[in-house]
Amino acid sequence: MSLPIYLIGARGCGKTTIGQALSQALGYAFQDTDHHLQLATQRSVADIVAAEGWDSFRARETESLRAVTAPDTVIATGGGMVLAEVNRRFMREHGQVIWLNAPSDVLAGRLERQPEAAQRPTLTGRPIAEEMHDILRERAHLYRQAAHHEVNAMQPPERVVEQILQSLSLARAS
Ligand SMILES: Nc1ncnc2c1ncn2[C@@H]1O[C@H](COP(=O)(O)OP(=O)(O)O)[C@@H](O)[C@H]1O
Ligand SMILES: O=C(O)C1=C[C@@H](OP(=O)(O)O)[C@@H](O)[C@H](O)C1
Ligand SMILES: [Mg+2]
Repeated sequence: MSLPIYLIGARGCGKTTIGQALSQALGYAFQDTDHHLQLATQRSVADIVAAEGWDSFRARETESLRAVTAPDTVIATGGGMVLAEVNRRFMREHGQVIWLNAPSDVLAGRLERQPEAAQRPTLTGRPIAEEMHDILRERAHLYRQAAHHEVNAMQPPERVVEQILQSLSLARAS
């Protein structure tokens, strides 16, 4: 049995996409804290935030993090999971934490192409490019603090997976 692997990083860095591919490469289970929350509440992130506000969503995502944590599991977190110190400490203590890092213009480009509004209600009310710039500036030190490893998320998904495996020394001879 192996420790869970947590993927952290800003919206659009690929936590959900890469998490699925990584879990397949390792033969691990896959969990996504937002999907878990969505299933448990039968509501989207946007619905929860509209009805209860961001503070309530943040409390719920902390519960979701704990609920999905299990051995041999890749866990895609929501972009704001690192905001709470208790979540940063929990992830570092319970598993291996990987930061998928990419510049804000790359992230904004991906989100403009595929906004998924129900999953990503606006955080600031500002246009996406400005919002991503501000969010990364505010959160970069938290991602860095929480992570055991940082991986360049601008590469094609299969390269990102490879690099994660290398940084965890889990790469297999092929
Ligand atoms: N390495 C990558 N290269 C190009 N596009 C990517 C990459 N990773 C994710 N994407 C795209 O970016 C968007 C956001 O990906 P997603 O996995 O939902 O990110 P997150 O869960 O971090 O918000 C999706 O449209 C996805 O197809
Ligand atoms: O950055 C954030 O604060 C958020 C990111 C989203 O997850 P993704 O990073 O998977 O898009 C989702 O948890 C919610 O909209 C809040
Ligand atoms: Mg996601």
